[in-house]
Amino acid sequence: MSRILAAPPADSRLEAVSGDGGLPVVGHTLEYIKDPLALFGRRWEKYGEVSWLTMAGQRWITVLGPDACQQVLQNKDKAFVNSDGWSLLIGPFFHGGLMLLDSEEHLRHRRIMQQAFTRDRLTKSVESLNPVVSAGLDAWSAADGFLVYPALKSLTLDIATSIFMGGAEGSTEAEIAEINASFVACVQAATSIVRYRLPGTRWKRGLDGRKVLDAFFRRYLPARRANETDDLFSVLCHIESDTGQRFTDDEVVDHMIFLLMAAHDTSTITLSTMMQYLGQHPEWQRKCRAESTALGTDSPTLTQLDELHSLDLVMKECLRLVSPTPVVARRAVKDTEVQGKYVPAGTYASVAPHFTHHMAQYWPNPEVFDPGRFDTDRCEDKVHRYAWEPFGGGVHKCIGMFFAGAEIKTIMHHLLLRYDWAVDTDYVAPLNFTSLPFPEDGQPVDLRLR
Ligand code: HEM
Repeated sequence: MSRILAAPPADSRLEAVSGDGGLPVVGHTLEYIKDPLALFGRRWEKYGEVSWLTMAGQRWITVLGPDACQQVLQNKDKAFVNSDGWSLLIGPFFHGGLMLLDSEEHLRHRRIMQQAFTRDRLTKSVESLNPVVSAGLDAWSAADGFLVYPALKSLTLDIATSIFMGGAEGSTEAEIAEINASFVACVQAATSIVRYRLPGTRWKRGLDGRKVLDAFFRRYLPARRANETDDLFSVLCHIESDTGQRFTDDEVVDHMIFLLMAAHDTSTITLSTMMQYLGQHPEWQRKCRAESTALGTDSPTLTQLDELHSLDLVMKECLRLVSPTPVVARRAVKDTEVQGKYVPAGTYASVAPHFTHHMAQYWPNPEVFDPGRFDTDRCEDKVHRYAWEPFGGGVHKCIGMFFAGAEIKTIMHHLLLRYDWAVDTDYVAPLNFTSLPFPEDGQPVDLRLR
């Protein structure tokens, strides 16, 4: 039954936000986990751009469509904050991460962290990436039905350990496996229905995971402080903003834990989506391979990666089809409005770029894989500034987007040179949205050495 979120002030000319809570206790959480697009599609039909529902034990407004997303992400009247929004979902596990900071504090941290993501640093990271990717792929055994998602996840974890951590010297394989499990536990705790430290719950596993990660990074901190090397951990220990500000030890640990999470599952799902669609569209696989072969190297530089035009189109299309971050969280800290609807202080907001990416108003045949839509003669992504927003927008726009592009393209370049692969044309990935999306079947591909 539809009800309003709150009555707008009498003199405001604003409309009320309509919506419905859903099931007792769980609200709409299970519908979201199963199929967020279907849930958002129903709400769009019934209520339009802004409506309210209950998820994770709270009332949220869902913000749909590029105009509404733009308004909240640009946040011109500073009514929305990240900290209170994201903290509800991931605060106990990722507190202190850049995405969970606001205002002056956020600006100060972002200015320092920006120094870790310059073009020069990225160029060096790409040089270090090539041997790690090559060694990681040596462990793959090409076969029909090869489960590419867990293999990619383990590869991106190897990359994180060496490029981000600068290696985990002295750690055993079992310890690294525990680190991986701790990340998964922290990320998955975000959509827990039970949000108390009860034995056997996802919430408790997340809290335990955070402790393991904390201890792990603190163990390596003195060595990274002592030596300036090219890995992100050491860089965070040594960088300074233009005005000479640096991160404290606690800040470095918080940022490392958040960065590894932010970089890991997002890149993995993008890669596995690309493997799927290139497997289903051999003409695009051939095009991408021809450009990779034309580079004439298995250790491309950052500048050479820029030449992989078709791969760039495929990556953009896959980020549209399966957005690694389907929603971003905010909370109103003062009474405000979104697209003429009254939003009282304290309301949580879930901004959904993933829904925009599937709107037929902006994307002709939105469910069809068609990388050419991003090419210069079509530019479908330019019809609205927020039509394509997998990296978000406003002051919190992803700081690692160019790193992500370089990592994804490096891995795909190596894959294209080593393998051919095929995926049934009627295969649909069974995506689970418990946390960030992942294919529940491990995403089988028929992988052959070339
Ligand atoms: C395909 C890969 C990626 C996607 C789709 C992605 C997506 C996003 C999105 C949507 C946001 C905005 C969140 C918000 O507004 O609340 C964000 C923020 C962020 N991302 Fe990424 N990300 C990716 C990869 C990376 C990588 C590789 C890194 C680091 C190496 C990274 C680090 C961050 C950080 C630190 C923030 C917070 C920025 C801020 O609040 O100022 N991300 N990302």
